[in-house]
Amino acid sequence: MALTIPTTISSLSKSSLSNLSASRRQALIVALISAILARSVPINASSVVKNWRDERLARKAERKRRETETPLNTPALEKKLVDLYIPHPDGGSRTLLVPHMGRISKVRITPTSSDLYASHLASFPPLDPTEKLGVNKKFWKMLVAVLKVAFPSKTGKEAFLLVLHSFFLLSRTVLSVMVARLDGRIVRDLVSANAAGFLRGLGWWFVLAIPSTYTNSMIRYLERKLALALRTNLTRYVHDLYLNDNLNYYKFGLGLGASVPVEQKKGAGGGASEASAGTADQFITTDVARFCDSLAALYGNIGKPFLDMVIFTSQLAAALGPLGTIGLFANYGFTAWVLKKATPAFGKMAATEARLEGEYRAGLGRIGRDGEEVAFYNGGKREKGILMAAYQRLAKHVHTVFKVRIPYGMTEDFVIKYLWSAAGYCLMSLPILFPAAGKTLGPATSNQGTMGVGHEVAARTESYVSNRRLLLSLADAGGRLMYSGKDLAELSGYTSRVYALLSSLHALNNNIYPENPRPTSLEEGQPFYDLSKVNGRVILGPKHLLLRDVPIVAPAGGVAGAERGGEELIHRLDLRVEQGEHTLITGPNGVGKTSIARIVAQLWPTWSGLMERPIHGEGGTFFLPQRPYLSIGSLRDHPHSFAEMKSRGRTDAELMSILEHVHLAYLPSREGGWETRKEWKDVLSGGEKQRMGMARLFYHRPSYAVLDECTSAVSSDVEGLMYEHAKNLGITLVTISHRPSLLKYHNRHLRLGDPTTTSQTPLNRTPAASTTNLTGLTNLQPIPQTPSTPLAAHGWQLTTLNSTSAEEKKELDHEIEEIERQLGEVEGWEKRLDIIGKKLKGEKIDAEV
Ligand SMILES: Nc1ncnc2c1ncn2[C@@H]1O[C@H](COP(=O)(O)OP(=O)(O)OP(=O)(O)O)[C@@H](O)[C@H]1O
Repeated sequence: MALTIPTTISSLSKSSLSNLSASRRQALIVALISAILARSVPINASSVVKNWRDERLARKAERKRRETETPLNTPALEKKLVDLYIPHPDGGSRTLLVPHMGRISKVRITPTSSDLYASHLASFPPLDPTEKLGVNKKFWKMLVAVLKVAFPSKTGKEAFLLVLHSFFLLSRTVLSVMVARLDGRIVRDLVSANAAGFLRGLGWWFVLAIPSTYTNSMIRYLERKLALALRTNLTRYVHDLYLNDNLNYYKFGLGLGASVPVEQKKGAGGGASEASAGTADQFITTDVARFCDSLAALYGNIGKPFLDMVIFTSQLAAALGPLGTIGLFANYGFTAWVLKKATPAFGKMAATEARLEGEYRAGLGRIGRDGEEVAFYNGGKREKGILMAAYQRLAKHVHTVFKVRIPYGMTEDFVIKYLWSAAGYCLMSLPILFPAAGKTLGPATSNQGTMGVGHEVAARTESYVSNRRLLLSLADAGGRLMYSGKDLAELSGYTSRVYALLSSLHALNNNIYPENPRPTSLEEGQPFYDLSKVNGRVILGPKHLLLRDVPIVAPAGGVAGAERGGEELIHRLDLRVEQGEHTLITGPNGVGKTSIARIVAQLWPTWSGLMERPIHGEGGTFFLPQRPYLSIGSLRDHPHSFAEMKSRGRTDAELMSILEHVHLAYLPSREGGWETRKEWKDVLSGGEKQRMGMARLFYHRPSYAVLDECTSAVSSDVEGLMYEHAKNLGITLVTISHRPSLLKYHNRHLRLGDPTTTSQTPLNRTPAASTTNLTGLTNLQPIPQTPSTPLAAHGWQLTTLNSTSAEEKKELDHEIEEIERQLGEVEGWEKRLDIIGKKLKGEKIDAEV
């Protein structure tokens, strides 16, 4: 029969379809739908494929962009990062802009309050360097103290993470029990040839696998997240305490921090420690991180197996009967006893390893810091020797730890893997082999009389497999619990390190130092300066600078130094500087010039007497040290961060005018603009770095500036202009220098010298002594002076220079410079004279002459 194909679906439905048989009608509809689908699929599929391909290409391009552009060099980010942070109106907190995965994430930082530090002080008494390390009472005390910092609140993020972590630990234990039971059922169904039961069991097996794997991953994730949260808390706390206005970072660097307990071995070197050597980086980076990792892992390593043991034991107790349960506990007790006996002092070893790593790291840091100097002196070989020695000490220690671990590991494995398994077999066999001894063998044997032999075997197999799995899990849990003894010991080592850092910083922050007895070697009448007895008064805020009866003493750093006491450089200094009294401090090397600046800046204590000065910073006192300091950041960041600059209404035009005053106007264009970020200490020359320092001074316009040899690398013409400009800005100069040419910018002269001998500084030389040194010429001129004290008796002498002679001094100075220039040419003229003489005599003249 011929089949007429209808032209439309409606006509088909109305006419033809009704005439067709049901099977034909069905075939036709299927063919029609297939045709429609066949027509539509290619269209959709091609657009889907195209979209997919486009997305893939876009993703690839984005990935490539991220790979080539580090977060710091994308133009958009660079623009945004001009603001390193946004200050908040409260004055304390700020929002840091942190580049992260190609974006800027904002992190609000609120400074730790001083009240919190005060409330924690009692929890951090200084650590006795002879303290025995290990899991002892002291360890728990230290841990509680450190945890107060790591867990600042019971309802905070860390507590939430801990609860969540505990939930997953519990879930994993419950799932383990379920898996053990299921395991038994599957084997039972297999033994009794129950295919349906077996397949059902297998299905459940996969169902359980999903939450089990998820739980395991979550446990690992939460453990790491918890460790990071603890580390963040500790790090912020330490940063705020380390880098605060009390200059704890400087004092720690001087070696004034409390010491860490070290192994007391014969010939170990008197217990000098890293804290006393002033290296905080190992403590703050590695030790804090290890402590947090170890603590978070320990919670999982102890919490989970402990939970496992409780649950598995209770599960097994029902199956093994009372005798088996007693046996189980006897086994735990015996294992714990054996492992306690076999555990070496892991805590002490961990602390020693951290200390040795710190020493090695400090050596590497020094080379990085002083690389140029080391290279000029060709000191690489020597530094390598020092570094290798430090590394070898570390490697030898680590090797010793490895060796110690061999017998311990063997004991641990033997006890936990083999002894426990053997004990497990014995316990399981009890109710089976001696039914009279064991009251019950669980559901498998309870209805033994009513089931056939096959069923009995199947039930026993189920019981055996479940119990064996539980026992294996129990052995694993027990093993981890016992291993965690070693982890706990190691944690005690890290805890002692973190505690030492915190207690040390707390002590420095509160100026608490251990009291040292007066050394017997000190002569009668010679003052003994101990950091525990600092009696000087310091008043910050007055409009003048004053040192009254203040001894200039260099503090003795470190444990060994403290016993010697500080060194007195100047017995008692009296100096008052009012606004406009520009004072130049001179004296031989090592006499204590910079030490005066350190005491005024409060880097060193005012041991006795009175020190008064305006506050530090803008409008107050500004210090420019010998070595210029250039922070990491953009060129603009140097006087102030961009955020601070904006908030003070300062402009780039102002910065440029300041740079012109220090003859650095070329810098922004040379370095690629104000936003360029570089390691400025490597990029700028010595003189440029010092001029940058002066630029900062002009930017901040303090009322007093203590300048310590801060222009020694600047040419004297530019130096002069800068000093003049500083004075024009109304800054009173207290300058420490060896350059007599600077005298003309000052109206007072503080001369330092050895009180026992009449020292000959360039400025007090007699004319005869200075015939070959023109710098001494300054004193050849009769400058009117009013000396305050005889230099030889006091070690210092303050002279007021007659202000009316200032102009005259300048003239003389120009003359000196001119004569110095002419004298510099003398050698050349002498050579020329020699040549002319030889020529006249008809002698042969050397080519090079
Ligand atoms: N950090 C320190 N710890 C202990 N003693 C120090 C410390 N710094 C310096 N001293 C001691 O103080 C003495 C004076 O040092 P200071 O830096 O004040 O000398 P100076 O007069 O500025 O010398 P120079 O002209 O060489 O710069 C030094 O000889 C040194 O013995």
